Amino acid sequence: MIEAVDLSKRYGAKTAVDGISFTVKPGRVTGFLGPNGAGKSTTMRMIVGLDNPSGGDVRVNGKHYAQHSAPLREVGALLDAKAVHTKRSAYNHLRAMAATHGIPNSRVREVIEMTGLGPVAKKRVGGFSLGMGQRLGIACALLGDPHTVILDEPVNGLDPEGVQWVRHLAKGLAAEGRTVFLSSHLMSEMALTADHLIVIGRGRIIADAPISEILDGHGQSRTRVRTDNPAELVRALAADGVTSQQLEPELLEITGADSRRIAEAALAGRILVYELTPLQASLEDAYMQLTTDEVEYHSHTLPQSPAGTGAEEGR
Ligand SMILES: Nc1ncnc2c1ncn2[C@@H]1O[C@H](COP(=O)(O)OP(=O)(O)OP(=O)(O)O)[C@@H](O)[C@H]1O
Repeated sequence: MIEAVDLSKRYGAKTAVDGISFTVKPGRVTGFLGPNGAGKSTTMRMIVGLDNPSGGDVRVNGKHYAQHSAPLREVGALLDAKAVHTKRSAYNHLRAMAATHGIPNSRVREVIEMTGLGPVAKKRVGGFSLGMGQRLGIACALLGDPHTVILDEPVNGLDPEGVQWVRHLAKGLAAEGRTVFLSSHLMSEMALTADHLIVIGRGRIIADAPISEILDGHGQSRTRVRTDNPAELVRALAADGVTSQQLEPELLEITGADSRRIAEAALAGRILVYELTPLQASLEDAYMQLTTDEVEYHSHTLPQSPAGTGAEEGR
């Protein structure tokens, strides 16, 4: 269990985390989402004592991280996979960590197997790919068989098999009753992995709810409609908040009206409809809606350069 109360972090004039309170409960996967610079890594660093809060408090399993006599056995964290840049092999790195907590070599071998590091365990960590580094970071997090696991962007750099493995791992750990707290920018993956979400923007909590509630509350309902008269149906539905997109000559995607309302409009206008499929809002849609005002670093589409005027210039 992780409990944060009025937790803040300021770096000079910059408030990275602005008085947030939340609880990450055991037995479920809690996803931690937010735009770039929202304060996720800072929050995670404070949980494991790598940064001191400027205000408020955060405890893991009832104590501050530093108060645990064997922290690796309480909390396992993957925060910055790149932090492990060493001339040691993965095996020796894990053995050195294990030695600080009296963890036997059998557990080192176990986590190497679990994370698929077997074939490279004796190789120098400095030469690892991003994905192998992530796997080693996860192995370090699991070494002490901790009750609470914190993973910052664990699927970053992993191949599809690795992404699926992290998903099963996170769900498996939660099913064993552990507390699992993970961040990711991959919305589709988060939708498959997390049971509960905490969303932050500009250092403040914007949502803290079960994933199903976030999807229901923030994604607009969309419906796929096949009709032989799309123009007439769109006219019949014309109203505030209803928008439509024609995907094929007889296929529309309608946003802002549910199937019943569309069927009623079609019946009243004697318009033939031969498919009405409600589409679930994606987590990405819901997330974008939640965070539109909280994005600090906006992307901009580059202006189109006129054809043949040297789009390659300046490279
Ligand atoms: N050591 C530091 N010194 C100064 N500012 C910092 C420091 N660490 C983080 N910040 C700032 O605090 C804010 C929050 O950063 P943080 O890394 O926690 O965000 P994040 O949500 O993890 O972002 P991302 O998704 O990009 O990893 C950012 O504006 C960042 O620039």
